[in-house]
Amino acid sequence: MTRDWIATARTLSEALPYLQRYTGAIVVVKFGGNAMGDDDAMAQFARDVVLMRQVGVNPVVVHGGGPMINDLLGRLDIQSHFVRGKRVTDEAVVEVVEMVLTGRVNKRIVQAIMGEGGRAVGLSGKDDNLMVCEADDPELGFVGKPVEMNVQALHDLFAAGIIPVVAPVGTGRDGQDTYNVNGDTAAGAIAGALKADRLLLLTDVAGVKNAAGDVVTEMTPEDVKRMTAEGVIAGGMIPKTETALKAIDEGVRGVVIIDGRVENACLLELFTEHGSGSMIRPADLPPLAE
Ligand SMILES: Nc1ncnc2c1ncn2[C@@H]1O[C@H](COP(=O)(O)OP(=O)(O)O)[C@@H](O)[C@H]1O
Ligand SMILES: CC(=O)N[C@@H](CCC(=O)OP(=O)(O)O)C(=O)O
Repeated sequence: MTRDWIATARTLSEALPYLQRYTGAIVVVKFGGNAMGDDDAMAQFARDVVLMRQVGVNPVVVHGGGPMINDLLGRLDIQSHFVRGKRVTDEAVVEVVEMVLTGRVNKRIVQAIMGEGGRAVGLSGKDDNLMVCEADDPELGFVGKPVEMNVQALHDLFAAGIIPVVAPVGTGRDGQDTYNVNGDTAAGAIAGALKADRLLLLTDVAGVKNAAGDVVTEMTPEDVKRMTAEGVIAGGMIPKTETALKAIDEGVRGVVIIDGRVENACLLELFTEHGSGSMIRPADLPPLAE
């Protein structure tokens, strides 16, 4: 018991400078469908986000839900396939995508955060025109590319102490079309528009690995470009690092690719000296907004 208490006190005193450093910071967290797993994984994630809020961070959750979309499409016997990591989305598919993401998945996360003692409000890119899109590529149908972001509603929620939970569904400029946006892309666009202090992309590997298979803990955008040209960054990691580079161009201070399967992944990244995963940030930028 005593030993546990000493360990806790030591952990807290070590974490304190980091807790203070992040007061008022904006941290966007992308929570992918694969990371959601069972109710325990969901509750664990919700606890991390609630704790961030309690210590004065402004977290925004942007979620995915690819496996849940696959499940309902399968039950409705609607076919879909992916081209370059994005789901080809016709009218029937976009209807299901919106139902699953803004409905079941979004509300499950909101409920989990409420269940852990936080306050959460769910919204999609349609609410208050948060994410206005154009078609990304004619070949992909209703897949959206964010072209205009309106993040005032997120600032209003921060001021009220509420955690926004955003489904990656966009609106068209005409106020009619519905767009399916890749979750990483949506998280990057929201982080960019907020000029967030951190964008955390949770995935299923320990971070970005070099040619020897070791996780690279600190990288500049130039390192990412070089590793991509060399073919060391490949497959599913490419959309993540592309999102990271774009977000940094738009003013995000640091993007971290971390292992969402690790307990307290987000807290370890923000509140420990070494963080976790791979941090991508410009060499010349102060780590946090003053
Ligand atoms: N250099 C690299 N470092 C780490 N993972 C890499 C790298 N290059 C390719 N990958 C692959 O990218 C995958 C992560 O992308 P993906 O599976 O699409 O993630 P998620 O489902 O979390 O969105 C890893 O599981 C790994 O197979
Ligand atoms: C255009 C596109 O591909 N959209 C994704 C949106 C969900 C998503 O990104 O989910 P994960 O983060 O769980 O993969 C899709 O339809 O699956």
